Amino acid sequence: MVTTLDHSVKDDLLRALKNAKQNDESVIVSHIIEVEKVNPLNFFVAGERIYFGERFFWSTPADNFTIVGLGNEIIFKNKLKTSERFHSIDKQWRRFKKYMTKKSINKIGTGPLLFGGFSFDPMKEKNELWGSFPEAKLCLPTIMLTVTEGKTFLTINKLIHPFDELEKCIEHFTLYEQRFQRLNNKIDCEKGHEFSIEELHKEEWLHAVEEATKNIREKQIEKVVLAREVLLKFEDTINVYSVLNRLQEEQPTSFIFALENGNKCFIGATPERLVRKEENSVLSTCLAGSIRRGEDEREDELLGVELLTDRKNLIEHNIVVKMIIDSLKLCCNDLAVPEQPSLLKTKNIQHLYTPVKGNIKRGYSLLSIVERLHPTPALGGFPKVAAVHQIRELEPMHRGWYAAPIGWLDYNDNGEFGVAIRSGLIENDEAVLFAGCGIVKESQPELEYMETEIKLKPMMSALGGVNNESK
Ligand SMILES: C=C(O[C@@H]1C=C(C(=O)O)C=C[C@H]1O)C(=O)O
Ligand SMILES: [Mg+2]
Repeated sequence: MVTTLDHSVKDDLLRALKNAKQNDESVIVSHIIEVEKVNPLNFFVAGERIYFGERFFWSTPADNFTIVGLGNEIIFKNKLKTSERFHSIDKQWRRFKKYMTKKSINKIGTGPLLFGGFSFDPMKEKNELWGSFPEAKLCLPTIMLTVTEGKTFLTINKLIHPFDELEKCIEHFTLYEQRFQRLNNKIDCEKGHEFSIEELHKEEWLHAVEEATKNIREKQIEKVVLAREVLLKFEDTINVYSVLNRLQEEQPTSFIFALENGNKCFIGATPERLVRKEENSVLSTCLAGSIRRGEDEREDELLGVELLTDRKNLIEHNIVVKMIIDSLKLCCNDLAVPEQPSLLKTKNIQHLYTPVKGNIKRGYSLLSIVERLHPTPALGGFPKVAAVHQIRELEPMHRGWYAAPIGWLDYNDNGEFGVAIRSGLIENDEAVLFAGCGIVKESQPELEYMETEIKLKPMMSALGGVNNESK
């Protein structure tokens, strides 16, 4: 067959095949090209026919950076119940990096990278809702779109096995290069439909908050985050594209994510970064303590000031700051942390926010930091082990991947993980949404309940359209 592919790919493939044969191990070949501007959602939609169930979408606040992946070229997953679930992914990825064919374009977020996430608590007994989600799963996409610094790139990956034929491999690259450029497919983004809401275990949740405050007063723990879930039922299959589209429009200060796992799509708009690593620089953020947005600018400002000076919220927040500093101290130098929190505002809520920066010490990887931080007291509590134990006992639901790390890492160990909150799990005509809040000594169950109502709004609105927003 005639190919328009540049020669470097053929050379790369020949080298990869030689490597694969010599070592009797498969090798990754990754080809990157700069392409014309493509709407990332178009790209996600274009993968439906072939890659339904194997797609992801990730964009950072203010649309700075977007990656969309189609197809699981390689899957790294495990059911490990210890911190090995993080290290094991590192180990598997390292083995591929050894023979990975070098890429021509050197932009962070292009070329071979893994996207995926982890469960919140591997010790929690599995339930039906989350049964198909492993404790850790990260995938190398077959094709990926990257939008970064105003430029658009296409990465095509292929796993080359020792006995693959050169021609077939070339065909893979040519085909995808042609198929996924200049997409002008129509996206059906009609408004969401009516849905019914089923509150799951409201009374048990309120009771759990009471129990938790009692345990905190008795000094068993300092803080614990308790979450609840609601079930939304629709008349038709939920249109994931329209949900993603609305999340992008309505939550510009959040990370927008979607991750398909078979028939299920885990989707959300989280304002909370767990950690970003770019070469040696590490950035983590403490986000805890919340208040609603005001009806107008003046009220909004007053509410912000109230939050910045509120004792209960400052306690909630400071526990997170202290733990993140303590965790990063061991693996980072030159930690820089502002003295006071500032505000991070999303469409529906404002939070106390403290960034923590540092430089990673030699020998530590991005996933080793993820492992160290997860769960921070913003999602788990403090002390960590006791808090997670209480969540396991008290919470009337299964978190699955909610509130757990989700994100990506590349072959140079650059990457970013957020915590998967303001999220839901969609399957056909049903969506289960999750929201939680930090319980401290001063917590009052009804007020915390109200806080979770606000945190459900981004997904409610994205699923239901404007008319359903106030429900
Ligand atoms: C747990 C959630 O949010 C967390 C809890 C917060 C709080 O209690 O103030 C604030 C931000 C998040 O760290 C959630 O949105 O589900
Ligand atoms: Mg709170």
